[in-house]
Amino acid sequence: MKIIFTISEVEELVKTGGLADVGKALPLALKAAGHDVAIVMPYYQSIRQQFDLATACPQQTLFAESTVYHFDIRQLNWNGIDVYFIDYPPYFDRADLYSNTYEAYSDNGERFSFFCGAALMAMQSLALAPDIIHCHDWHTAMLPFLLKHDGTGEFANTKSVFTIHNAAFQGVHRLETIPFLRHHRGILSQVHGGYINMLQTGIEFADKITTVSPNYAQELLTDLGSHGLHHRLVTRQQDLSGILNGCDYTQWNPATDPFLPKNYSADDVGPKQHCKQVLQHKTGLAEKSGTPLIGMVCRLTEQKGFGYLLPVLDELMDHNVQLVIVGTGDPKVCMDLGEYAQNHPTQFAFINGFSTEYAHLVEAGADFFLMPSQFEPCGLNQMYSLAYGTLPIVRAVGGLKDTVIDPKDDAANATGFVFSLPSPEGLLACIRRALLFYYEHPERFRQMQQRAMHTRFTWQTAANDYQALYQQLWPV
Ligand SMILES: Nc1ncnc2c1ncn2[C@@H]1O[C@H](COP(=O)(O)OP(=O)(O)O[C@H]2O[C@H](CO)[C@@H](O)[C@H](O)[C@H]2O)[C@@H](O)[C@H]1O
Repeated sequence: MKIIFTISEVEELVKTGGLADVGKALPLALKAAGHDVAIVMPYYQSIRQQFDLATACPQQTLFAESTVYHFDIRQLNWNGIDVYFIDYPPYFDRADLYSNTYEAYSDNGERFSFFCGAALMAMQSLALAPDIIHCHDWHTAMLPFLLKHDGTGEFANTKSVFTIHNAAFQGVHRLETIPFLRHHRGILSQVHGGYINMLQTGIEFADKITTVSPNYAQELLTDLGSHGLHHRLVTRQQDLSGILNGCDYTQWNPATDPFLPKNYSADDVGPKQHCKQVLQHKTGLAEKSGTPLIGMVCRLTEQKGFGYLLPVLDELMDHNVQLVIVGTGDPKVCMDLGEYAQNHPTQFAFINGFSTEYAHLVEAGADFFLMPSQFEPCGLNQMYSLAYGTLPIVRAVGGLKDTVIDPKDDAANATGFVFSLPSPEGLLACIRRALLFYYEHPERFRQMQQRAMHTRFTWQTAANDYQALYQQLWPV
C-alpha cells in the first residue's frame, strides 16, 4: 500500500516528545513490512538549520477566501523514506514548534489548518496518490475533513486514519482566527460558539480512528478518561481501536547504546552499576551504590503526575533514596524542582533541559523509573525502562496499565510496580513498596530485572496491527 504520514514530529528531524518516537519508528516498521511509505511535515526552523534541502517541485499557491499562500515543498530521503516538508516561513520558521517558551502561538489553529491543506496540495502536485493518509494528533486533525470536502479526483479512493497520541491537546481555536478555514464555516459541524475543536473534527471525519494503547481506547469512551470527548468517540466506537506503541530496540538497547559509559545486557547486568555511578557523579548525587536511585524523564506537565509527586517529596526524601528528574515544560514545576534540588543536592537532582544523552543515561543508571501519570495514552519510557532493567513505578492508566505487571497481581510475571489511587498518598505508598522490595528481596529484584529486560513490545507487532486496520479500508 502507499501510505503517507502527515505528522508534526519525527525523531532525528525534530522532537519535543513521544510523538516523534512514533513518527520515526512506525513509518520505518511499515516500510520494512513492504509498504510504500512517505512523510509530509512542516519545514520547521530547526530542520531548515540542519538540512539545506532542494525544492521538490515549483512553488505552490493555495487560495482560501481572499488569502493567498505561496509555499515550497522540500524533499529529503531519510532512511530510505521520502520526507516532504511544507516550507512556509511565516508559519514554520520560528524558534519553537508550538509555543514561545510556554505560551502557545496565537495562530496555531491557522498554522496547522494551513499545513493540512498544503500537505494535500503537495500530494496532488507530486502525484503521490496515497491509498492511506495517516494523520497524527490535533496538528493534522483537519486533514480528514479537507480530504472529504476539498479532495478532488486523485483522492477519490484515498482513506484517512487518525491516531490520537494525546487527547488532552485538542486544538480549540476561534474560527475567525483561521483564515484558512473561514470559507468552510457553513459545513464545519464542529464549530460551537465560534470555536472549532480540531481533534473532534478529526474524530468525526477520519475513516478510522486509533489511539496508542488498548486501555486508553477504553478510557476514551468514558466520561472520566476522555478529556470531554466520550460522546463523540462513543458515536464512532465501531471505527476506534487501540494499537500499542512499540519500543525501538535498535535505539534503546543497553548492550549497544552509545550514550552509556558501559554497555550491559540481561546476561551481564553488572556494568549497569557503573552507569549508576556515572549518573550520580554527573548530577552531583552522593555516589552510594546501595542507595536506590529513581529516574524520571518527561515533559514537565500535570499529565506526568507532578501534582502527586511534589506534595510527597519531603516524605520521600526521609528515606534512603535518590531521585533524578530530566525535563522541560511548566515554569512553575521547573521552579519547584530547581528549588528542591538546591536544598537536597546529594539526594535530588534536576536537569532542566531536553537531553537525549541524559535520557539514555537515566534509563541505564537508575534502579527505578517513575511515571505516576494522571493519564498516559501509551507511554514509551516505561518500555525503554523495561529494556534497561530499570523497574517502572507507574500509575495504572492508559498504556502503562497494558505494559507493566505488579508482583501483587502476578508475582511470576512481574516487571514493575503499579498503583491506582490518583493521589500523593497512592504514589508514596507504591514507591515505599518498591523500595522495600529492593531492600528486602534483592534476589527477586534481580529476577524481575531480568524478566523486564526480556519483555518485548516491538514496532513490527504494531505495524502488523496498523496494516490489518488499513486493509479493512482497502480490502484486497
Ligand atoms: N527532557 C527530555 N530530554 C530528552 N528526552 C525527553 C525529554 N522529555 C521527554 N523526552 C523523550 O520524549 C519521549 C516522551 O515519550 P512519552 O511517550 O512518555 O510522552 P509524550 O507525553 O510526549 O507523548 C504522547 O505520545 C506518545 C506517543 O504515542 C505516547 O506514548 C504518550 O503517552 C503521549 O502522552 C521519550 O522518548 C522521552 O525520552
